[in-house]
Parts: sequence; structure tokens; C-alpha cells
Amino acid sequence: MTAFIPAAAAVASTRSGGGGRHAPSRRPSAAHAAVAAGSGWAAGTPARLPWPGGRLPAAAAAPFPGREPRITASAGAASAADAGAGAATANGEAAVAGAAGGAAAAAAPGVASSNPAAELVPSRPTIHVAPGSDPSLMDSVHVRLDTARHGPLAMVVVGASGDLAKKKTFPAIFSLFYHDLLPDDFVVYGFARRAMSDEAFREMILGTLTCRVIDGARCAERMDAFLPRCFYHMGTYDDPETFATLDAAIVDNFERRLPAGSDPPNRLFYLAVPPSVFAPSAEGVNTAARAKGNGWTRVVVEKPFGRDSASYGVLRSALGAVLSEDEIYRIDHYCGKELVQNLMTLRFANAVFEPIWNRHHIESVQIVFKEPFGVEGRAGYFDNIGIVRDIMQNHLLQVFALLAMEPPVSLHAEDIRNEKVKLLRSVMPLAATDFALGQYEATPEGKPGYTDDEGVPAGSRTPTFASCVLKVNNARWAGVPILIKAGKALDERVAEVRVQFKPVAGDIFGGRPARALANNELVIRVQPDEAIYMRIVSKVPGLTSRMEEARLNLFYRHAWEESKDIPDAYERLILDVIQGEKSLFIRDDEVEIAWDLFTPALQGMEAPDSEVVPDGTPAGSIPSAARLPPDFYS
Ligand SMILES: NC(=O)C1=CN([C@@H]2O[C@H](COP(=O)(O)OP(=O)(O)OC[C@H]3O[C@@H](n4cnc5c(N)ncnc54)[C@H](OP(=O)(O)O)[C@@H]3O)[C@@H](O)[C@H]2O)C=CC1
Ligand SMILES: O=C1O[C@H](COP(=O)(O)O)[C@@H](O)[C@H](O)[C@H]1O
Repeated sequence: MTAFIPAAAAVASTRSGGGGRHAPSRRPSAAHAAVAAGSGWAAGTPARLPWPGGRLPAAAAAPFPGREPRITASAGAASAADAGAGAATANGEAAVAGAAGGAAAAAAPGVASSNPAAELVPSRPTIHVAPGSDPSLMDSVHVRLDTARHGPLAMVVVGASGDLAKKKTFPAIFSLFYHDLLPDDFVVYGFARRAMSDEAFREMILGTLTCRVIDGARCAERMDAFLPRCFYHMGTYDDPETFATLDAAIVDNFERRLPAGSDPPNRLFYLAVPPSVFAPSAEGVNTAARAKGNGWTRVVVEKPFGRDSASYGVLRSALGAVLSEDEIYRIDHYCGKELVQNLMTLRFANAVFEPIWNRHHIESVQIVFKEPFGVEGRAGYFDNIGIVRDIMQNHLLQVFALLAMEPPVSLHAEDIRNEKVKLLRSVMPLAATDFALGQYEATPEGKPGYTDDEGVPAGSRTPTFASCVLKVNNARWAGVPILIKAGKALDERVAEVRVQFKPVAGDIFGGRPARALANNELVIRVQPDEAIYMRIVSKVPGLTSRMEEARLNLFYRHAWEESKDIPDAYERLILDVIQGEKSLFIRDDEVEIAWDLFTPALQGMEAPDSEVVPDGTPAGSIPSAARLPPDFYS
């Protein structure tokens, strides 16, 4: 391995173009050209830090253009001094107007002039930081910018050659870097079994990076600055010796070269490997690769956390033997999705919802995940897991928990997680017979079936679709069926929550409203095209009294300029790990209860003589027999 990065490649020239929200992941650049030509990052050249002086140039470290200015929270209150547009309000709050909002207002010409009242209010969104409030609860980019920079950081992606690492982890790390949200001094190490040079590793990463942001010109420049900080280390997950050599590489190439007086260097290990190697990897970290001195060590563990209650028990003990609970970050990326995060705000910050958020007003809830593609090469993982463990037991259950829990005492991580646990303990046990299962099959048009995928054994009974009803035995939800369903190779990509309300009592319209729309429905569309909308009955304009379904819409892309730049869930979550913020991570006892809920059903459906087997369904369509589980309306 080599730590040397030619300065020309590391600080490749600024170039224009290649940008846009969906900028091409590959673009011509000096660094890329150097890799392609085999001349970049050559071994044998004197080792030195890949960036001048170990610090980013001041310009690169400054808040990114067009975004909100930085707030410095001091003595419990935010200083608006560097915000330019700040002002203290009468009640002592520091109000800071964001430049992004200003851009939004500017981008909507005519708004102010057509609405005189608009001139009386600031044209930018205002961020209030009350004196004495905990700035960590101010979920603003500015506070994050300030805190994220502290402490040199080595991030190690274990399983760096895999699907998740390539699709999500590296792009998320790069995006944080792009937005100046990583510490000034950081490196990324890829760790996996296959042989790969640093150059090949960078080439692999380069193929995965995109810039979802608008500032495309800066994107290429930032890629060029990012890649030299990336290194590869070949190792075996169950061999502590290879973690020892990784440790030595991090010390030699990075930590030893930090400027004098730096904070203690920290280490973040992201286990992007199959669950079978979580425990040995964590052991290797503990034995040989922990942060030195006062630096922190944090280990991100991916779902599924085991495959049932028993295996989770084993995993839990194995991880617990080498890491403290504080050091373990159980990630469920659905918790980092924008709309899932908005569930708490929607429920607890709006007076209209909470009074009707119960069995007296809600008839049913559906939480739905659909993907239009099948396992596509991930059969080795999926066939052993199935859709219930892959999506329902974690992603959909987390969405359910945030949707249905009682209000937490505060936004503190433990208060939120206490409420989730309390709710999950109120869910009635599930049996195999509560499930409807499906498996996608080949179609005459040539779409492959599940068992056509390489690695799927012929005759596999692994479900690729499942639905069941959660029944909650508490005062808020008793009697309200909560349908969760998930499937691969269905008709579309969508993840959404549909809250269906009871019909209006005492119809004075002769049944017309019900003919237009039987039930009001609140739809929270997590993806694609984030939105929250309410389906209502409305009178059609004009002289008739005709009624039709209409929608009260909150389409994110229309509502907020910021929605162009919604961070990927992994960005948010990795940043939270760096900042030690655990609200969006899954606590030990949450996982335990989640497995206790699903394990009896999984054992039932996986028993050799089980009668709960998947119905074959043509790929690309919704399983008709399995659309609803047997007792949805009971
Ligand atoms: N892929 C996705 O979209 C998502 C995945 N996850 C989770 O992330 C984790 C990783 O998933 P994913 O990247 O898809 O997995 P992969 O199957 O791609 O495996 C990741 C890497 O682990 C190594 N590996 C694979 N199988 C084994 C094995 N049996 N023993 C030891 N090492 C192995 C391989 O690296 P090498 O051979 O080079 O060492 C591989 O590149 C899983 O827990 C998954 O549930 C979570 C959310 C989404
Ligand atoms: O965890 C997983 O999630 C993905 C779907 O994630 P999304 O963010 O694209 O909705 C799924 O494809 C994969 O099977 C599963 O392991």
C-alpha cells in the first residue's frame, strides 16, 4: 500500500461542467486520467500527507456557497454574528435568516409583490435558538458544520468491495465531504478479502460517486480532493492479525502525520458485510484496531441484526464482549430518510393530528415497501434472509414505531427509544398464519423469476413478498389493523404510509361524499418524490353540488428549495455516528423485541411441513392472492 498522492492529482485543476443533481458519476478529471493511465498514486514515491499541511484550504473549509451561514452556539445560545442577517428577537431568541431560504424567495419572483403581507415578514426562513437550549437539538447544518470538524478521523469500511459499500457508503461519505461536514483531517480505508491496490480501490469508488447537488463544477474538484484520502487494506474478517496491519497503516499513513496539537484521532468502523461476519470483525477491531489514547472507537453494524431471537442473542453477546453499547451503532437507514424523520414533527408539532391519531378516528394504517427489481446478484445474501428479515422486521417496523409510539418525554435519544420499545412490547405476537407470502416468477415477456437468479437454489421457498397485520394492544391503537407489506420485483418503487380515517358520522349529503371517497386518507410518501398529502372530499367548483376526491398536497419538490438537496439517509446517519448522536440508531432492547415479535412466525413459515408458503406471482406485478393478509378487516 502507499500513502503517496501526487500533488497534481490531489489538487486537480478546477473545471467546469459535469454537474447537476444527477451529475454523471464518471467525468474527465486529472485524477481520473492519472488513474486510467496507471500513473497516479504511484508507489515508491516519498510518503506525505495527501493534502497540504493536513488541512483543507480555508476556502474549501468555509460553508458551502448558497447555503445557510454558520451559527456558532456558545454558552447555550447561538451567536448570529457570523450569519450576517441575524437579529435578536424580543424574547431573547437569536434569529438567523438562512441564505438558502433567501435564494428560495428570490427564485420565486412575484411572490412578494403579489402578496403585500409577504413584505412584512422576512423573506428567509428563520432559525431560533432559545437561550440555554441544547444546540444538538437544533438540527441545523450550521451546528453540524461546527461540531463535525473536531477530531481527526479514520473511517474504515469493512466489506469495501460489496454492494452496500459501493451503492451507499462511499457515496454518502463523499457527499459529507462535499458539504464540508467531515473533520478537516480524515482518511477512508476500505477493508475486504480480495486483493486490490489503492489505485484500483479509488477507481472503484470513483465509479460510485455522484453529486446530487446543483454545484456541478465543484463536484469534480471535490472528487479530486476526496480520492487521495482513500486507501485500501486487504484483510480477512476473522483474522485479528490483518486488523493489526490495518492499525499500523492508519497510524503510519495518517495519525502519526497529524499536525502537533491535534485532538486525539478517532476511528469509525462501518461493517458493510453479511451478518455472519459482524462478530469476528468487531473482535478484530477490539483486539487490534481501536483508536489510541482518548480517541473514540465507534462501530456501525448493518441490519439484519442476526436472523432470529436466538442468533441475535449470540450476536449481542459476541458484540457486547468486545464493544460497549455506547460504541455500537445499529443502523437502519429507513430511520435516516427525510420523511421518516418528519413523522415525529408531523405528529407532535401539529395540533391537528395528535387529537385524531387514535382508534377513535383512524380505521386502518398501511405501511408499504415495493421495489420494481428483484435480488439481482444478491441471492447469496437474500435467500438466507427473505423479505421478512430484509425489510419488515427492521425498516417497516421502525416506520411503524415512529408512527404509532406515544409522545416521547423529550427529543433525547433514550426518551425516543423508550417510547419505541414500549410500543413494540404492546404488539400482539405474530404467527406464520398471519402472513401472506409471495415469490416472483419469470414472465412470458422475459423477466426472470427469483429462482432464475444465480445462487438461488431450485425450489427455494424464500418469500420475496410478505404482508401481515400488526395488532397493538394499547389504548391508542386497539382494534386498528396496521398492515405492513413489502416486496421485490413488484410493479413500482414506492415506500409509503397510508393512514385511513373513519368515515364521517351522520351523512347529510345522501351518500355522495362516500361515493367520491369512502375514507379520508393521509399519505406520507417516503419515496420516490417525497410528499405528504391528504385525500379529501371536495365540492367541485361551479353551480352543481357534485363532489369529488381532491388532495391537500405537500409535495416536497414544490414546497422547499431545500428538497433539491435532500441528503441520502446514509449521509445523515454517518454524520450522526461521527457526532455520537444515537436517536436514529436502534437500541439493543429494540432489536430484541423486534425479533421476539417475528421469530415464532419465521419459524412457522420455515418449518419443513409449513403450509404458509409463497404464492408464485409474475415478476413486475402485485401478488393478487397475497395483497392482503387473511384477517385485515377482522
Ligand atoms: N446492499 C444493500 O442495498 C443493503 C445492504 N444492507 C446490509 O449491509 C450488509 C452488507 O450487504 P451487501 O453489501 O449487500 O453484501 P455483499 O454480499 O455485497 O457483501 C459485502 C462484502 O462482504 C464480503 N463477503 C460476502 N460474503 C461473505 C461471506 N460469506 N463471508 C465473508 N465475507 C463475505 C465480500 O467482500 P470480499 O469477498 O472482498 O471480502 C463482499 O464484497 C448486510 O448486512 C446487508 O443486510 C443494508 C441495507 C441495504
Ligand atoms: O436494506 C435494504 O434496503 C434496500 C432498499 O433501500 P432503499 O433505500 O432503496 O429503499 C433493499 O433493496 C435491500 O434489499 C435491503 O437489504
